[in-house]
Amino acid sequence: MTSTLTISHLTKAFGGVKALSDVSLAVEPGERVALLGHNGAGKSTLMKVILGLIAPDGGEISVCGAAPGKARSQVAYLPENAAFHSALTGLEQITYYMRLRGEAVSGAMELLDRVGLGHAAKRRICTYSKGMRQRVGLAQALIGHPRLLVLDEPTSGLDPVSRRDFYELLDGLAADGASILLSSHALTEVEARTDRLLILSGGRMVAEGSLPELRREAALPVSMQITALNGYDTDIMAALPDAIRLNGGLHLNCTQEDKLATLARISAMQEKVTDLEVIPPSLEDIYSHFSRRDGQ
Ligand SMILES: Nc1ncnc2c1ncn2[C@@H]1O[C@H](COP(=O)(O)OP(=O)(O)OP(=O)(O)O)[C@@H](O)[C@H]1O
Repeated sequence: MTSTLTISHLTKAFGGVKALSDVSLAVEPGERVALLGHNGAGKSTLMKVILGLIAPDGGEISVCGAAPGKARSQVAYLPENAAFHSALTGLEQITYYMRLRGEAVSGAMELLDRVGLGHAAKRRICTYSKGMRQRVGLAQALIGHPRLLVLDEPTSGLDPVSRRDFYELLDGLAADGASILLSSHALTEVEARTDRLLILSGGRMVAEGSLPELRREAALPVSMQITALNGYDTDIMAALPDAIRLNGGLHLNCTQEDKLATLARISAMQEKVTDLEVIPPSLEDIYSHFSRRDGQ
């Protein structure tokens, strides 16, 4: 299978600021990839290089088998704050974009229906809510069946139902073979709705993989919350010297390697325990682990 997007050893600096350092990645057809990173990590710079809007200082990049900017008809972009002509209606705006892309404008209404804007197609964009304007942006991005969609924080400002609808639309596009690269700060959402996470920190790609893969690689401690049967908490603390009293129960952090042995010790005391909760590291913990590794 030929990758839709291949980047190797990409670098880009603005004056003394290294916005991208030695970044390599590939996105396959049908893959939904999330690009995560703190403010200033280099996400927008990476997107601009992919789109051919700025030239890299070094490294190789292939977008739909061509140099960035050469395959524009196959690449769609949704900027974080897409701006539209507020005097135009949704239908007029999309018709305009379709003309610019050389597409038959007869499909404009169908496109607006697809993003849930059919009912408001003939209203001026200045009367649209933020979520509706975001949908105009998405409709614009869908013109011409792109092979690669580059979406900069596409769901910021959307309500939960609009977010769900938005990701369902992306799922359909990916099922048809489109590749999706989207940046986001909404960790829980991208965990559930994308295939792979890429974490940029200080311009470097510090982690890449599915959440279970990143969880394994980070090897962060697991928390256990033990509720002792009345009066038995001192016995349990004697058997588990690392346990501390917290929130009316007993709390214990243990390494991934010690997890099973610790559970075995707790279950050996089951007549003294009323409840046990095992809490894996959260997505935020994993993200912070990788994105701060470079001293950020
Ligand atoms: N045109 C520019 N001139 C100078 N510095 C720039 C320019 N564009 C980006 N930078 C710097 O490059 C670094 C990466 O910026 P970038 O916008 O790519 O980050 P980001 O991850 O998209 O951040 P955010 O989440 O805030 O959008 C930052 O330090 C930024 O200040």
